Amino acid sequence: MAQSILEQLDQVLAERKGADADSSYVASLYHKGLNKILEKVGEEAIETVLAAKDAEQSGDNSKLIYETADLWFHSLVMLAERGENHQAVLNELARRFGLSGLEEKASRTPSN
Ligand SMILES: N=c1c2ncn([C@@H]3O[C@H](COP(=O)(O)OP(=O)(O)OP(=O)(O)O)[C@@H](O)[C@H]3O)c2ncn1[C@@H]1O[C@H](COP(=O)(O)O)[C@@H](O)[C@H]1O
Repeated sequence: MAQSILEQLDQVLAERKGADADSSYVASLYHKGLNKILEKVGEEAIETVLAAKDAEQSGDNSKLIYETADLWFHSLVMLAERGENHQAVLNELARRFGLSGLEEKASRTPSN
């Protein structure tokens, strides 16, 4: 079966761990370290929020899709830096599937 784009990306992100920072954007992020990656995730999250507000005004979602792709991409780099991948997140979403957010919140102890 053909690999999904997320599977292909995870493979490339893992391969880039040994790559030269001058030859690859992902390798340059790994070389700068986790804090730089987190900075990019934060930046892309803000840009996504701003794009959603613009889309609400203009009715054009194209920038929102573009910025969300940047956010997902940098989140995947963050996961890869920590030795994780998209599958762990899909597993967590699958675990939650069908569990109402309101029920989950009510079931939490106060310390959670
Ligand atoms: N999907 C992406 C992807 N999305 C966004 N970006 C880069 O993420 C950066 C986004 O940063 P900004 O928008 O903030 O722009 P910037 O000002 O250039 O960034 P900074 O200098 O501030 O860090 C840009 O350089 C984009 O090119 C990506 N870079 C790589 N990929 C994928 O990762 C693979 C490996 O990339 P390399 O490691 O560069 O070969 C590629 O083949 C793609 O599949």
